[in-house]
Amino acid sequence: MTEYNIALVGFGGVNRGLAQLIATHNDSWQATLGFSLKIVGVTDLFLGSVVDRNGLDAAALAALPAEKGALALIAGGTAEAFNETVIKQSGADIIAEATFTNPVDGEPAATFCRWALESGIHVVTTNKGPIALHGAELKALARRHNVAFEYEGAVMSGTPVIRLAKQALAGSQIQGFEGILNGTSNYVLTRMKDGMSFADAVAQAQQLGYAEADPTADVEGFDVRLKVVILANELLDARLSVSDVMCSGISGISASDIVKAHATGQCWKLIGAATKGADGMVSASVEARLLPLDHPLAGINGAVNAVSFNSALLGAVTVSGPGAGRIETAYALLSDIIALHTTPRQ
Ligand SMILES: NC(=O)C1=CN([C@@H]2O[C@H](COP(=O)(O)OP(=O)(O)OC[C@H]3O[C@@H](n4cnc5c(N)ncnc54)[C@H](O)[C@@H]3O)[C@@H](O)[C@H]2O)C=CC1
Ligand SMILES: N[C@@H](CC=O)C(=O)O
Repeated sequence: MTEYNIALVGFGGVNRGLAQLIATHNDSWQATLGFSLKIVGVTDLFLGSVVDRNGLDAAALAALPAEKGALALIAGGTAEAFNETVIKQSGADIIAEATFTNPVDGEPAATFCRWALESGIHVVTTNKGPIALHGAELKALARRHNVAFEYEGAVMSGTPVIRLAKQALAGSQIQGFEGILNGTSNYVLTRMKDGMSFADAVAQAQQLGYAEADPTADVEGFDVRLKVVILANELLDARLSVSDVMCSGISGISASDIVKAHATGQCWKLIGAATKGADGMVSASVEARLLPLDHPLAGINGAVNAVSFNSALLGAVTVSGPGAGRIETAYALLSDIIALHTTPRQ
């Protein structure tokens, strides 16, 4: 039976969700997946850090108060975030990186990933910044050190999209995709259709754990832009940078725009899309679009997301499921650990 030592870097909604899953599901994972997880370290800018090579109590961690320096309440803990020590010296086999997404340069999360990979430690992450902005470098680093770098949760949370497209749709010749790729903005548009104000809907999305630390990234399309870059580079062999993707969001859409759209049999959705042309060039965009109500993406509401892959051999293949959420995204980390557990390594 395999037991992986895992250190949690960033202990907000997602990694707390993972601690909760470990507390409640470790025994069943042993029986069904062939491994269990032992939390040997946690570090968080706001909460502090703690290391225990014998294993920390996952249930106690999941129940930790969200107060500054709270990890000092745990035996051996401190109010300071010793990120490098926790990553390199906690005895972790796996780092679950879930700090803030920085859409500008991907830091410091990219550095956290580098520290782990260079130390021969697997990385699973839900953070879009390192992948969209440093993906090629980090993947090469992982290969050099013979460890996994997995990031299923970076696009559509726990809904399988990246591995599904790369593995189950391999050979189907994906030529492009379009999708609703941000839970918060779709939640806001849905609530506004029900009569809620933009500000209240954003506040609710924050409470529910969907929104980024700065929800501007959600409503202005910057979060979708990172996801479009990730999908285009993974699936269309593009080498897109963030600056290659034209981007606008939903903040300019008023309640009356939504009502008017509905009256004419349409609805507003924030769509991220990319297409590979005959010349092999990939063009990509993020923008609010008016969709007819019978469009396959028109019925996707709340924090649910969906993406439609356009493939030469199958036509459109559409996947929908949770696009955000603490437990949903923690599940993506589990799916990454399953992937690394089942991938043979020399
Ligand atoms: N919440 C969701 O539904 C989803 C989140 N993600 C991504 O997963 C990551 C985590 O999301 P959440 O847990 O919801 O965010 P969160 O904002 O609840 O937690 C992030 C935590 O990281 C900590 N942190 C920030 N900078 C740090 C640093 N330099 N060193 C140590 N700790 C640091 C913060 O103190 C905070 O506790 C983000 O990158 C987010 O974009 C991806 C898919 C869905
Ligand atoms: N803030 C994001 C979280 C997942 O990436 C969203 O709302 O989709």
